[in-house]
Formats: sequence, structure tokens, C-alpha cells
Amino acid sequence: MEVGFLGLGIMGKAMCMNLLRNGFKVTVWNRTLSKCEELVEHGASIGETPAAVMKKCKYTIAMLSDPSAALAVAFDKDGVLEQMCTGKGYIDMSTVDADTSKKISEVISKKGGYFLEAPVSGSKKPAEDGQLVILAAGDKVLFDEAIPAFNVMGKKSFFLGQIGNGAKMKLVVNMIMGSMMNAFSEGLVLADRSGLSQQTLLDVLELGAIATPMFKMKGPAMIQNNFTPAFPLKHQQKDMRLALALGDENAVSMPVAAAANEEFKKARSMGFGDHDFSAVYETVKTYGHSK
Ligand SMILES: NC(=O)C1=CN([C@@H]2O[C@H](COP(=O)(O)OP(=O)(O)OC[C@H]3O[C@@H](n4cnc5c(N)ncnc54)[C@H](OP(=O)(O)O)[C@@H]3O)[C@@H](O)[C@H]2O)C=CC1
Ligand SMILES: O=CC(=O)O
Repeated sequence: MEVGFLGLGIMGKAMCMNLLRNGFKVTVWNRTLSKCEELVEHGASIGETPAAVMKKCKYTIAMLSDPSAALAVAFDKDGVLEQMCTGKGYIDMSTVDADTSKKISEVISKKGGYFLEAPVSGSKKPAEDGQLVILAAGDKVLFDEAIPAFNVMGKKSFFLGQIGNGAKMKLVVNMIMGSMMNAFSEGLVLADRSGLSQQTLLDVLELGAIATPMFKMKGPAMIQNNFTPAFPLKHQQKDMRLALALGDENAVSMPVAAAANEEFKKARSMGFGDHDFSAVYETVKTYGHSK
């Protein structure tokens, strides 16, 4: 199966490698074109623009940072929509809001193409291991045709119905994750400031009812102040912002998420945007120190 792949950041690169490893022919594009080189070493071809990739491939996948990147790659000059036509499929796996997906979807269906939004749950390691959870919505025909690709990138693919439902599900999940990361950071700081061992806290958490892979995966690095990015904090804050907007639309009060969003904003202002989202721990440490 020949596919196009647009966006070779932390996630896109790992997802693309899995496609190549599993026998897919892949044509890649990235805004910073030099990032294509490593994929080429593993057998990928390069497309000079998103339009060139679309022209060549029946199916094209995108994994981009945020709504403005998703819209630019679709609508700008040399973008995806220039080459969209009957029978072609576009699958946007970026985390965006439902409105962004709908804007892209409407134009694609007018041109006779197929569109799926398919954001993923799971970070750099699950992407490398082909263990993502795929949250797709849109054209069911395209979903069925994309299953061979989804099966090498993920461990489970959900089809959630109409466009927007994949984006909304992803935002709900990440809203919970961002709030949990804040509570976890506060717990780590509280343990330390009250004279407890943070490592012992991690051991206790792992054995109890609130044990979670996220605490196990992030905790040891956090207490070493290691925030090498797997999920960049700026993207987590974008997800909190978009989830809060979804809350506004639906009149859902979310004070916990709103407070968590403020912490992520603070972390960005302190220069942690490109660090892992667990770096929110640094803001809790800094501002939580009142003695
Ligand atoms: N990292 C993670 O753990 C997870 C991330 N996600 C989501 O997946 C998406 C990608 O995340 P991730 O790979 O971590 O992010 P990165 O920041 O590593 O990569 C972002 C990608 O988007 C491209 N990009 C940004 N702006 C533009 C633009 N205006 N035009 C064209 N391309 C653009 C970048 O290109 P360039 O290289 O030129 O900068 C890069 O390829 C995000 O929506 C994120 O929220 C979802 C699940 C997990
Ligand atoms: O979006 C991030 C993730 O870990 O999922």
C-alpha cells in the first residue's frame, strides 16, 4: 500500500517508521525538509510539497502540531486541497478541535474525496512501538481502507461516527491527562516539602488504586528534573485550551481543567513549552514554595 505522510515531528517520524518497517511505500513531506532525510534512509521517498504528496498517493496521512498547522497544510498554496479529487483519501491524525476538522472535511467532500480525523492517544514510545489508540471519525469507507495502516501504528482503532467526534474524544482524554499531571506534580512537591521520599511516593502509588502508566513512566524522570520531550508541553496546553473551549460550548464547568491550563500557561511563560508536559512540575515547585 502506498501512502503519503505529512509532518515528521516526534509522533509523525515514529508513526512513519512503523509504516516503512511494515512494508508500506511512503512518500514524506515536512515543513523543515531536512527532517525527511532519516526517513529516506529507511526507504521513504520525498514529496516537495503537500500537494506533490497528494498527487502521488491515493491515501495521505498528516500529523501536525495544531489547528493552524492543520489548516495551513490543507488550504495554503501547494497544500493538500490543490490535489484533492474523487477517490483520494486524507487522514489527519493531529490533535485539533472539531471546527478545524469540519473545515477541512467540507472542502474535501466538495471535491469528491474522503476525509477522516484520527487523533491518537499515546505518546512517543507507544508511537515507536505501534501501540497508539486511534480515535477516528468521518468517512467510514476510508476508515475501513486505512485499517492496514492503523494496525501497524496502533493497538486499537475506534470509529466514533461523524466528523468532530474523534477530535472531541481526544480533547476529553487529554483534558483529564493534563489535570492528572498537575495533581501528580503537586503530590510530588508536597511529599518532598513535607519530608517524604518522592521515590517512596512513586512506589506507594504504583501499588494502589490510582496506579497509572503515566505516573510510572513520567515519575522517575520528573524527580530527576528530566523533561526530555515525549509530549511537548506547548501541545498539552493547546489541548487544555481546546478542551476548555469545548466545555464553554457545552456549558460544562471545568474548574480543575481551568486551573491546570493556567499552570501549563505559566510553564510556557517560564520557557518550558518545548520540554515534556511533565515540566509543569517545575512551576508547581517554583510557585508552590512559600516558606
Ligand atoms: N508527542 C506526543 O506525545 C503526542 C502528540 N500528539 C499530537 O500530535 C501532533 C504532533 O505532535 P508532535 O509530533 O509531538 O509535535 P512536534 O512539535 O514534534 O511536530 C509538529 C509537526 O508539525 C509541523 N508543523 C508545525 N507548524 C506547521 C505549519 N505551520 N505548517 C506545516 N507544518 C507545521 C512541524 O514541522 P517542522 O518540523 O517544520 O517544525 C512538525 O512536523 C500534535 O497535534 C500533538 O498534540 C498526540 C498524541 C501524543
Ligand atoms: O497527546 C498525548 C498523549 O500522550 O496521548
